[in-house]
Amino acid sequence: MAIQKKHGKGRLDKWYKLAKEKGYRARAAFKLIQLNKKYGFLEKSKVLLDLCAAPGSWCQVAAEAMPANSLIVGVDLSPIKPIPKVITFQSDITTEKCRATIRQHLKTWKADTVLHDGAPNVGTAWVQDSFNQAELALQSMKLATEFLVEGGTFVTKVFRSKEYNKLLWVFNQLFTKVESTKPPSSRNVSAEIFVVCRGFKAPKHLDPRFLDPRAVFAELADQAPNNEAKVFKPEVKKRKRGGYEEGDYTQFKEIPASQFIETVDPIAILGSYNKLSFEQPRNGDVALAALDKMPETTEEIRICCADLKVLGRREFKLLLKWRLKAREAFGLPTKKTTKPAEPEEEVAEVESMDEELKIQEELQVLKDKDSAKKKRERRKENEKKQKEIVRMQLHMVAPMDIGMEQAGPAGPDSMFALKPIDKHGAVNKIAKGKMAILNEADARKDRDSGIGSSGETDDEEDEEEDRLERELDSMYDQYRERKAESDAKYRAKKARQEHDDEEWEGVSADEQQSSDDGELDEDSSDDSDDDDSGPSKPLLTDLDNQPGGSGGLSKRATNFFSQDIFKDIPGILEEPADKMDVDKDDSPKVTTTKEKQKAKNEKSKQAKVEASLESEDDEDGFEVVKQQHQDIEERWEDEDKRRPDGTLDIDIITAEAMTLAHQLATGQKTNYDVIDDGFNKHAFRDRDGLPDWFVDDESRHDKPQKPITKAAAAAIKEKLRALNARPIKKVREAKARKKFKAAQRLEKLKKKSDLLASEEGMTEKEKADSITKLLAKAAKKKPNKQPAKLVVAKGLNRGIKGRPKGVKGRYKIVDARMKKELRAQKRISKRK
Ligand SMILES: C[S@@+](CC[C@H](N)C(=O)[O-])C[C@H]1O[C@@H](n2cnc3c(N)ncnc32)[C@H](O)[C@@H]1O
Repeated sequence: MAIQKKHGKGRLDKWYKLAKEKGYRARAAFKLIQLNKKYGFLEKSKVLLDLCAAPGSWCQVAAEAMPANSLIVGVDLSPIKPIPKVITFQSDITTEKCRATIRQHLKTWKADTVLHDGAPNVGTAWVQDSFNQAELALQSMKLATEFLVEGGTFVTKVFRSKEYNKLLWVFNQLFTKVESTKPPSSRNVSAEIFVVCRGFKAPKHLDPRFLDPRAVFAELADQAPNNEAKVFKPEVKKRKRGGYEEGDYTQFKEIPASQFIETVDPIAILGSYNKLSFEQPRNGDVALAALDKMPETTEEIRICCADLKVLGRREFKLLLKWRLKAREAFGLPTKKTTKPAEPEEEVAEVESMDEELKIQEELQVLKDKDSAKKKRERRKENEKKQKEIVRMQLHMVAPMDIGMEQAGPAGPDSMFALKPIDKHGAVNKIAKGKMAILNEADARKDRDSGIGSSGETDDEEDEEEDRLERELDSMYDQYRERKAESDAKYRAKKARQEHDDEEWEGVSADEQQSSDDGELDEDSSDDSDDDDSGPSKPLLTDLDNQPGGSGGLSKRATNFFSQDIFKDIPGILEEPADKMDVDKDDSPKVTTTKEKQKAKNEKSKQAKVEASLESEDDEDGFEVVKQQHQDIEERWEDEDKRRPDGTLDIDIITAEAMTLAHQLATGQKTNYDVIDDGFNKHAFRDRDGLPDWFVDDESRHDKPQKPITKAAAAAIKEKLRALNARPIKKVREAKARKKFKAAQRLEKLKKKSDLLASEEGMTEKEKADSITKLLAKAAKKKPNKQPAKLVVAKGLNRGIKGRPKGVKGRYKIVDARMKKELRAQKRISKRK
């Protein structure tokens, strides 16, 4: 096994290297740089005191950042090599001598900033180390209180330990702003943290206890243990981080069960002991023997007594009851035996807790019941809703059927009295099954007019459901956004889907809808003048496009042809009448959804045509209808093949498409077959009003599985392989750049050689030579740069300036450690 050298806490980190590079004496320099970046105290300081400054990197940083001619004084136990613009001396900061020397150097000035990065000789026990550190920090603060100017800044290092909070408390008394921070250059493994105290209050009189480590770090008396909590809420376990209690170093505590019976504070025993023992002591215990023989001391009680730490609330109650019975038997005072006027303290205490517990339990039970009931109701509602959606999808119910069972009699005041709704223009939407797109305003209007509300609770439920649905939708949107951000494939898929959707919607649904909308809106506007007294138009007339007038024509067309000018023209109204008969005969046959949809399409197109007829005022209107009809269909087909930008969509990327293309090309299938295939059980599934997440989920499965041929699959595979074999975009770009630059160079060469060729003062040979030279120079490859040679700055090379002897080419002077470390790094990376 390879022996691994230990490098102190990963000394080779980037801060170490950066410090080397920048010429700082220690990586600690970056801690001060980062602290100053955050709080900006150095630039504002003219006098600075650095306590524990060796080797002096903080002084270096201060000298760089502070204004020119600032006074910087650094002190440390260890000697500090001279630093330009910095006064340094060697001393122990806890001594009076150090204080006097600082005073000498500062003269009458006060420091704007006092820094302390001291670390006592660490390496002893952690508790000792952290305490020494805290003590040193307090000592440095003592010096700071003496030398700091009012409003000045004190920066100190502390370890996160028990003393940390106490120190912080003291700092808070003396400074207006105290913040703890850990700069990024401080190692995570280190417990050090830096406290930046700003706005020194400079109190005139300072209580010496603030600066006395014994007073500041004095331990507070421990709080009495909360045994009641342990017994009545044993589930809530509190971790004991302080270790053993003073003078008590045993983990397991046992007490005779008789003492539990006799005590006036049973809770204390249950909370602090591990076992109630029935074992007889050497000199014998009569009470214990009696207790052992008591019938109340059941097997369960004995088991409970064996390990008190594992008991729950029920078991503790059991033990308390058992204690009361035993006390009764022993003739000791209990609640029953004592007079109510002067109750025994301990009994009353237990009883009161019991009662409280009982109440709490009852309350909890009630709460649980209530929330369980609510949950059940909510689940039922959701299930019901889910079922209705499924039934709708299976076309077992029309959207209008939902909630029919609550409708009651369909009288004028019933929930489904549609005339008032019609007035609000909502009938069209409802009839089309577009409840989900009824906007808030419509809904509010309906509510205001009392329509559609079957009582307050229904409204509330609806609102709750709407809210849940909205939340679900927004959560789903967020999920999609997140997925789109992180997953390029998903983005591509989504874009494809949207593209597909647009095409589909644009051709069928929208067209149909717009035609429907147009017609229905017009009708509703016609109706808006209708009075309740007048003959009201039946609700679903519009949707079914039933002839409103004579002759099987729509109401508008009939109205149009019934004008006076058409009076004398025979056959106009009679002819459509026949047609209507045909329609009427046909309509009952329309039974399946597919056929219904077809019929609907036909009707909407017919409606459009009729509208155009009206404007054209043509006698041979029905011929024109046919023409238009065909036009629409042709356009429909054309649009289907095109992308939104107008380009033909002919890229075949799936095996299904390839199979279809092959079948079309070989005549196995015709255009009509393809159109026919489009009419499948999934094509006209109503997705309106369904939440996006549901539709998305369904869309993975609600399409017919088309067979593919082996040849088509192979062709697509080949296509993909060719696509994957192409170099990635960056490589292609780099190659293209190279090519472009070569072309540019060639162009330049051409120009130069042309110039040379047209030079008059040169002979032909000279011209030819110069051109050959030019070409040779252009063809010459640039030599690769040799890496710099590392030269260790020791021995002969120590302190030399300029090129070391015997070194050719590029070189770099490094210290021995850096070279060794680089080698070690290489070795380690090779081993990996
Ligand atoms: C982490 S180093 C300080 C690094 C310094 N800030 C720098 O940037 O170079 C901690 C220093 O605290 C010094 N120190 C510890 N106890 C001290 C004391 N009582 N008086 C003075 N210096 C002390 C140590 O000698 C050590 O050099």
